[in-house]
Amino acid sequence: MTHDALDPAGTPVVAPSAPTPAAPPPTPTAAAAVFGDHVELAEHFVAILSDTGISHGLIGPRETPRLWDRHVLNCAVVQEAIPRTERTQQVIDVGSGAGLPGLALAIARPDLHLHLVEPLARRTGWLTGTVAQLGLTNVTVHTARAETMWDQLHAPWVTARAVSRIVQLAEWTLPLLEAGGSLLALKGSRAATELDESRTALTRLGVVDAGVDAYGADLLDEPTIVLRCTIGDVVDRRRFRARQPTSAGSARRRADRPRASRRSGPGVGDRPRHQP
Ligand SMILES: C[S@@+](CC[C@H](N)C(=O)[O-])C[C@H]1O[C@@H](n2cnc3c(N)ncnc32)[C@H](O)[C@@H]1O
Repeated sequence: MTHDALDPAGTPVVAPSAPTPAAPPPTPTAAAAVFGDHVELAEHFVAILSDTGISHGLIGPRETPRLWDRHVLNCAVVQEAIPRTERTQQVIDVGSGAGLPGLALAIARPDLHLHLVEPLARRTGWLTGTVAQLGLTNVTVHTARAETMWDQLHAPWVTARAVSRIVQLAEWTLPLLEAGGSLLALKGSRAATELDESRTALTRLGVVDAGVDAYGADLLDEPTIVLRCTIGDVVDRRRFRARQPTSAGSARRRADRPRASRRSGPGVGDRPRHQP
């Protein structure tokens, strides 16, 4: 605690202090099975999460004992959804926050390249520092909202945890997918119900196959539930663009921009394969 000043009565005023980081939790046996040769790097990540992850407010202080099972392992087991190939595959993790699932996947799978897309600069500052501390060379951090990256970033896989409900998430992220690519949304036990309620809207957005899969059932007390949305060869990006300015937030952002920098209609660099 810090005493920054005295109040009018001369009593020291106690400044609100950041939550005190706790010691990292012990490494569970499942960590070796999930991270293989990279388990020490995963331990380093958990140590950073329990230290600056908490003091910077990216993780709640009460999460420390559950950093492995509820967060890092829960995210890393989703690697099973992404088959290994001879070439480096790009993965876009939207709304990475404290690097979940993005950094957990980057540590478990050096054969992938993770793009962490997170709009809050305070969070991407922390992510950039964490990537450097871990010495990861397969991660790029982008300070941006997903829907502003449609012309810049494309990948066969998009991941997201705790960012939004599936239809909104699909509206933000499906234009980031290459033809035939999949959005992997880490969800809780209501995933199947959410999918049932959203099927029609998802089909309208270009999803040709969707399902709910469980990962890590043999390793974790609770498997990770993933709602997967796979797109076809063609996604009509004009349909997504038509939706963009309708939200109050993006309309406000457009209004805030100088007139000369506003863009109307489809942007430069649209990728033809997403057009009909
Ligand atoms: C509840 S946090 C989840 C963070 C992390 N994925 C996790 O599971 O711990 C949601 C994150 O999504 C980010 N976010 C919200 N809307 C977004 C958008 N349109 N594009 C990218 N990120 C977004 C927020 O800034 C926030 O960091």
